[in-house]
Amino acid sequence: MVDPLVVLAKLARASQVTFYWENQVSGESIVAIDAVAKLEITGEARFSSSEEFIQHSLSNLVCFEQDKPNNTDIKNIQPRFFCSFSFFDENDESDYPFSSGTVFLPRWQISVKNNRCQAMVNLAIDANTNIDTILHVVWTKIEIIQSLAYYSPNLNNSPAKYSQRLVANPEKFKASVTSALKAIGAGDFSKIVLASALDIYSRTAFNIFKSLSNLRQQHPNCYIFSTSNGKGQSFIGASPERLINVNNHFLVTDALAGSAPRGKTPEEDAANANRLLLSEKERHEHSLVIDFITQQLLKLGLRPQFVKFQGVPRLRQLSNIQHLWTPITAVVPNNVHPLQIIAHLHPTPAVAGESRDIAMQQIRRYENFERGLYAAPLGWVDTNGNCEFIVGIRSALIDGNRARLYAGAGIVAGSDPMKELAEIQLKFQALLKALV
Ligand SMILES: C=C(O[C@H]1C=CC=C(C(=O)O)[C@@H]1O)C(=O)O
Repeated sequence: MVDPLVVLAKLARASQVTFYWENQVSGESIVAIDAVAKLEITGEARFSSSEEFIQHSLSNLVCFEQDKPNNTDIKNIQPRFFCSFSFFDENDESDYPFSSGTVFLPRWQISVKNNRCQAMVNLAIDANTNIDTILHVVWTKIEIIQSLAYYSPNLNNSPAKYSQRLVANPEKFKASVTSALKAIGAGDFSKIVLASALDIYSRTAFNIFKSLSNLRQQHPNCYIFSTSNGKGQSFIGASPERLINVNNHFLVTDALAGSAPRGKTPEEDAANANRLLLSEKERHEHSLVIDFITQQLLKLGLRPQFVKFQGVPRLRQLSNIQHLWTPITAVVPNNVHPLQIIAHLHPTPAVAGESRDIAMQQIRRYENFERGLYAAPLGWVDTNGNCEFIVGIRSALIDGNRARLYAGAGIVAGSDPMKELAEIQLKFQALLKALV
């Protein structure tokens, strides 16, 4: 079976935009290489303009299928539009390497689901196109892709030599938390998510393929992702947070906030989980996210539903950290596009705060780096309006031998600056382990 990650490693060139996506729980992985249609946009209208771009592209798209399976249970995967957005409508840093909105229809889309691999090629055809030449190029490439089923990459597992520098030193981060707590006490806002950044300089260039392969092994229940801009920079990570998944009009979104470390022994782990589930402070932080998501979905005319077990949220247990988690579901009517839902949901209080506008202003004031794609929507939409978007947390921006890692923590009344700093360091360490 061809592994889309191997396809990414072997076939993508630095000058091409790419997207890699893996939902390990559903057993789906997909790689998109190069664009036949692309929109790069900035500003408040980025979600609605992206939707228009997709609708317009769809009106020009003609789909042909080869080898339709006899088994009608197996549905062919549709062409997808791959999207990344930044946290803020506009990036403050003029040299930040990604636009605040990017959508592309890939030239190549290779996916694996239910032990079945599909290759899809999108081609721009006009009156001057020589079909024979194009077909020859396509078939040659498909033969190369098929041959990759037998390719097992030789990974150098010796750890890279590196140095690191915190963009905000720990004392500054704790001072920001203390100051935010004062503002919360004064009633200016009730929650803010403050993030920090860690710069890593490696002696050799980071190997995206090796990092994704590590992330996939170390975080089996997270979404593994990577997108590159075709100019040499990539944004990669392993996110536990689904922003939305729409499958056949059925929407699922995650309220994910409130954290505790995993224990070193089963007893310690269970004690940490119990403390998390019963903590009033963590439950408050979590319920702000549920309330916000519910209100935003109601504004769109949807009827959100969620279930708590015996009145408490569920636990989302990752390899190094555990979170309070409440999946919220709704039915999506025909007239609501996934990007409209995203425009309403992003950013939730899991990554911004409450109230949203004030928290966002304060984030700009407290943080001394550009969030860019960190904590922002990243995912795909298909031609039928199915989609899957995650929130780009537990992530890093890679540029040659430099990596900037991002991690944030929710601050509410009762937060302890030391514990918030420890949470951020825990998140950095998990990511660092996969990169070097
Ligand atoms: C903002 C981040 O995590 C959010 C998601 C889950 C739990 C969180 C928390 O408990 O603070 C954060 O709200 C991050 O990891 O950078």
